Amino acid sequence: MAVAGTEAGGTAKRRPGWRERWLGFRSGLVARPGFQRWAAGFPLTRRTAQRNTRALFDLCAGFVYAQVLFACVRFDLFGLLRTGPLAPASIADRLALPPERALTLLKAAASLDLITRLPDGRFALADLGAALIGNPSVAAMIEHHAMLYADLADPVALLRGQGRPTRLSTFWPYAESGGAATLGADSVAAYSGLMAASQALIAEDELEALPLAGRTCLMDVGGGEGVFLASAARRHPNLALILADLPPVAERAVARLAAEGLAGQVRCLGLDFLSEPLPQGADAISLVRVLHDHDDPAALALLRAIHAALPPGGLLALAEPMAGTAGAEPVGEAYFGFYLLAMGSGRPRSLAEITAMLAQAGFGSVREHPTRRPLLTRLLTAKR
Ligand SMILES: CC(C)=CCC/C(C)=C/CC/C(C)=C/C=C/C(C)=C/C=C/C=C(C)/C=C/C=C(C)/C=C/C=C(C)/C=C/CC(C)(C)O
Ligand SMILES: C[S@@+](CC[C@H](N)C(=O)[O-])C[C@H]1O[C@@H](n2cnc3c(N)ncnc32)[C@H](O)[C@@H]1O
Repeated sequence: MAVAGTEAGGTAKRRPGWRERWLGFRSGLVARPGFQRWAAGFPLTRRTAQRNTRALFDLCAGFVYAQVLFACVRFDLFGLLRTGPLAPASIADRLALPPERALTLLKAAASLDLITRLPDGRFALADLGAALIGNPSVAAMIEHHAMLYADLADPVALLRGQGRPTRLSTFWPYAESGGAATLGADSVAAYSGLMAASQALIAEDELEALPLAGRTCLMDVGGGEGVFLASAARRHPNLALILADLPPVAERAVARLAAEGLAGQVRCLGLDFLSEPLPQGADAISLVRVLHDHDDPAALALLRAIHAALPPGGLLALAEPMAGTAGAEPVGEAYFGFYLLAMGSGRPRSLAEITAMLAQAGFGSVREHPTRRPLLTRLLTAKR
């Protein structure tokens, strides 16, 4: 996989500065079991030591916590509690589990703030479990993680490029180099359906922040089944809309948009954007969760193709999760970094990296537009 800039290389020898020496001294100290024990008892360091112990423990246990959540989703525990608190015996009955095992799940879920235990012993929804009821697409992602976690069972092998094809590279068949052009309806249905479902978390947030006043035609490149454009059609009834995606995905978009009564409002085009030019005619182009799927050469080629399709002054709107998002660093770097690694193509990029690529492709006036949940997607616009 191509990596831009100097991040992956550069081992020039130089004298360590004070910061490096301090970090070296500090890690040497923290690595000593005797120091750890002392720090856990000394009043001025006790809180930090406890916090670090917990942070490390949570990292060790992350998979277990995720599997507790997975079990809750599979059993539809949150749906069960939707109508009100239930006694453990009643929940065990409805989940067809022995009472003591149901209690293990319920106590684990309560410890993770997904549900809560009332003083009378019944269990009720807590904010996190309740939020999942309103987000069936997150539940779909949680179920989808079974594949990701299977691929991550040996992360060292994954990093070494062994164990291919991975489950995710099979799930996302366009990620295989040269694989996009030959895909049939069967191979796109699963990923396309998952993306359509998860647009519920994204479309309204992005469209609310996207300045489209004065634009006449929006083309969504890699637009999937058209969920984003369906929201755009409702928000901007006078905007002409074009969707471009691989032919079998564009066919699914035609069917979905027709079912939503939007058949006449969106023109759906089947094409391979890596080997065919994009049509002219749109003065705004959106790229939602597409760039990060592609290695640098393909990503740059796509940005150039978009630049060529836009008129002077034309707008590119780029929305995706980004590396280095303040307060959500592990989402970009760890989650999407390893997700895309398992998928076999692309990487999460920082705002600065995307800005540099946009400039390379000929775009200017790059601006970020704050969105409600930048952890999930940030929004940039640029002009030709
Ligand atoms: C009621 C009172 C008085 C007070 C309440 C207090 C309060 C404010 C509580 C908060 C309640 C609230 C509003 C909660 C809202 C929670 C929400 C909206 C949570 C949303 C969570 C979203 C999650 C966990 C999203 C997960 C998304 C994932 C895992 C996405 C994965 C995406 C993938 C794999 C994409 C792949 C595409 C590719 C291939 C990379 O291109
Ligand atoms: C991660 S999905 C995002 C879909 C949609 N924009 C969304 O956010 O839900 C990436 C999309 O790009 C499309 N795609 C990937 N490679 C493509 C190519 N070479 N030509 C056209 N579309 C492509 C996929 O079919 C898929 O619909």
